[in-house]
Amino acid sequence: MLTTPLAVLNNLSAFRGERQVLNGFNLTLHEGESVAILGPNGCGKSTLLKLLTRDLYHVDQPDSQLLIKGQSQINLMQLRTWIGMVSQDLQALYTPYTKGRDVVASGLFGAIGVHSHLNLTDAQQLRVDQVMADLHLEGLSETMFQRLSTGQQRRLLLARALIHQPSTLIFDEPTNSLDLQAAFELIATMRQLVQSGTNLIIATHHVQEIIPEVQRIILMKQGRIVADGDKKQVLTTDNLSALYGIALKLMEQDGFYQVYPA
Ligand SMILES: Nc1ncnc2c1ncn2[C@@H]1O[C@H](COP(=O)(O)OP(=O)(O)OP(=O)(O)O)[C@@H](O)[C@H]1O
Repeated sequence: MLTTPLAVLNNLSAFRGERQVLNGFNLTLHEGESVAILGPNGCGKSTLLKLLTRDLYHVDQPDSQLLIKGQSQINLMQLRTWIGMVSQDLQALYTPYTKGRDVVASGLFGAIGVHSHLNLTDAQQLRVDQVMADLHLEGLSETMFQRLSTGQQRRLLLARALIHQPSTLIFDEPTNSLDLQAAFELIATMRQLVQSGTNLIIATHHVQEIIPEVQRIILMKQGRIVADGDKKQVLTTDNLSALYGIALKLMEQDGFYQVYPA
């Protein structure tokens, strides 16, 4: 039985400031698959992800189309139950004085922080408690954002995204700026999420972040997809060397990848 794709992007153009990042961009993302999008700095990974979360809009042209779950007109609250986002951009928006619990609760409103006019219902309070407990974050409820490590902040952002139990979670450079312990904890959590039925879309330039559960790899360069397909076929020494314009050697062990200079 054919299911409606998670996202269909047809002939999309997108700008960041005055710069055209995507031009005639096409991509279909399916339900039930976990995907890694790799490409050098500035190739357009975050721009693509922001289109999916509606943080950014494509240029409205007669022959362009963006469908999420088959819909072109997308209710944002509905969208958050389909797609959650964890990114450094979002992390950077929080004020130093936001308490841990409010970071998580703010996801209920699609807000940055919880303001005095935003009252949580008992059910919402319970949901915040539950998602914080699931990620072992109860102890950070009252701690201000500025007092947390980058790893703790990132886990709060993950809890914020999980508040709506989205079927797909986007991670934009998930372990950037994390120390090894925080990075490996986050990778373990990402694996558990896939194993419990959440699909991941991971954008990165670090192959170490491609967890074994990822099946599909998309390689991007200068706003275009240069390779797309099954991990074994696409994630190769030759493809990565061409992507980054440097001779590399790719090694795989226990489903994880590492690169070395060739
Ligand atoms: N607000 C902005 N104004 C102008 N240009 C921007 C803006 N945001 C991003 N860009 C530029 O758009 C291009 C694509 O950026 P994008 O963040 O999508 O790339 P990326 O592949 O995610 O890069 P990175 O791996 O460095 O995060 C880059 O050249 C970037 O400098």
